[in-house]
Amino acid sequence: MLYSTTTPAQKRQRLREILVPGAGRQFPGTFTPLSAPLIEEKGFDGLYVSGAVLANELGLPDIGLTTLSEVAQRAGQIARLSNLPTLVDADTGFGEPMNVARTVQELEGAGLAGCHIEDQFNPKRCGHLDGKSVVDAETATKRIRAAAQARRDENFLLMARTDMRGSYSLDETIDRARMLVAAGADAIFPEALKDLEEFRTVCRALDVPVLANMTEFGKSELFTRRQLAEAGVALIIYPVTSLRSAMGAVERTLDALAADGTQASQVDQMMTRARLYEVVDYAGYSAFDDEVFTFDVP
Ligand SMILES: C[C@](O)(C(=O)O)[C@H](CC(=O)O)C(=O)O
Ligand SMILES: [Mg+2]
Repeated sequence: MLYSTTTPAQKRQRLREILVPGAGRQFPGTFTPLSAPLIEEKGFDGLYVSGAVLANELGLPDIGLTTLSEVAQRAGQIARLSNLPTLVDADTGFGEPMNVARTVQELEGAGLAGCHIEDQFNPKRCGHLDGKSVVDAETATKRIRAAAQARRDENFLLMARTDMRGSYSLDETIDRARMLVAAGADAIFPEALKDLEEFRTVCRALDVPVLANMTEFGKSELFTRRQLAEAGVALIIYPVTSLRSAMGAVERTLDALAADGTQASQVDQMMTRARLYEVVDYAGYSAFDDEVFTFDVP
């Protein structure tokens, strides 16, 4: 009932324990708080809050338009609904190193288990698009150093994302990743690697956990959990998967409603009222106060 029974500190501890090279832990993108309990029930390892989804859900492109307050609030609403650890996309950290420091403290305060901060220029763009540019090594490492210094819970996971591979060689990408680790990053998100062999090389070259981004319609092929785990990947995100699935379903239903004058043909694809009530735990509330829910669900 209500929110999770696990504290943010316990979730951070858990994230530290499970983030082992080669573990291939799966963190589906949690596009709405309602999907958090569903992901937990399906047995996944953690939740991911995508910057692209947060922006797109507001009808905005993913180019750094969302604010720290919006991201911290939404990510916090998601994190508190689950006992699983939640990793959030903090884009470029929302400003200069001083802002990055505040970002980390706000996200800690919102109950997140960790965040990633990237080395793109602001305005940033999706890591799987062409034409990205990255800041120089000094600027990138300053962001991470500021984040590491600001952190109050040493278990809050500070992940550095590098977008170097978009325009540079794999070796240069690895060099950048090493600098970010030296600056205090606990884990590395190498964005838009070209193939499985590149994941293997990066995982071998670094002695911190590595994340793989399995976003659809991107530059990386959609590898299986097993393939990525064998390559040495610790954590896999599916950032926009549930939003894309949901919006695909919404569009199909709207088309049917417009064409047929009724949504009847789509009802068997919908989550039923009973299942929805299960996800929001009506039973738990009714056990807490049996005066409140006295009706039968059709
Ligand atoms: C991971 C990512 O940063 C996100 O915001 O979810 C995006 C995902 C996407 O646009 O598909 C990314 O830059 O890869
Ligand atoms: Mg993003």
